[in-house]
Amino acid sequence: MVIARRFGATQPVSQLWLVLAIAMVRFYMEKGTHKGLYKSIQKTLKFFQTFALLEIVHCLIGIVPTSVIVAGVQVSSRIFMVWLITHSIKPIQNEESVVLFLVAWTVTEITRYSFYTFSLLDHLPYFIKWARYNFFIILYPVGVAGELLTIYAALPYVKKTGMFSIRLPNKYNVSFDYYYFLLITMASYIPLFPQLYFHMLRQRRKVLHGEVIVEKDD
Ligand SMILES: CCCCCCCCCCCCC/C=C/C(=O)SCCNC(=O)CCNC(=O)[C@H](O)C(C)(C)COP(=O)(O)OP(=O)(O)OC[C@H]1O[C@@H](n2cnc3c(N)ncnc32)[C@H](O)[C@@H]1OP(=O)(O)O
Repeated sequence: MVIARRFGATQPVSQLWLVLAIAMVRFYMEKGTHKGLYKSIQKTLKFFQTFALLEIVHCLIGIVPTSVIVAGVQVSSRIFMVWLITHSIKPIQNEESVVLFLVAWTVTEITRYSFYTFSLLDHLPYFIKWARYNFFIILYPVGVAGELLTIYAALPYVKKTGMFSIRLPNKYNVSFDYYYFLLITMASYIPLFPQLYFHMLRQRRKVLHGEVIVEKDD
């Protein structure tokens, strides 16, 4: 029953990300530039990445045994990048850094969901298993670099426009500065990213080398 539910949750997602990969390759082959790429794929990307919130739900209700914290940090940072950065700040949509994280996310998700699908079918090709637990070594830093450079590129615009900020005085006596929020978010990668990366290195040792690893409770 759980396997059937997991399969239902998994099967469409690998294909969705493949659609995005094909759209990106086609765009680049036709236009020969990354400029306009984000605009051309944004609807699809927003849909897929928002859909990924279900991953947290699946962890919460126990369909998959993934750590809620690991999945939560991973998915929320991407939702944040999609909606509160790239969607909201149009002048940065053509930055090269956007392509960096788009490529890293897309390759990762095609590999990850292929891994889940073939595992559930009980016919997992070794290459997919190998790719799931090796690609991240490069793709994680590439994705994080893309995300951080994109937020960095957004800072001047956010400071100039005061977007999403609440200034005093107001009737609720509350203030919020999105510019400083972004600086804090960038700083939060320093403690959080190594935890995700080392988690994946432990998973790699467990799955590829059969090491028994005792994880702390979430
Ligand atoms: C408000 C603002 C917030 C901002 C916060 C800022 C801080 C952010 C800090 C860092 C941000 C990082 C951003 C990175 C972005 C990128 O992605 S860059 C691109 C590279 N990325 C990767 O390579 C990601 C690699 N990481 C992971 O894959 C994840 O850590 C993980 C998926 C979340 C967890 O992996 P893991 O612990 O190995 O668990 P699972 O793969 O989920 O496996 C556990 C078991 O569950 C089965 N399973 C899981 N899901 C499914 C499914 N959908 N269908 C079927 N089966 C599934 C899986 O097979 C495993 O089963 P068993 O083998 O039986 O255990």
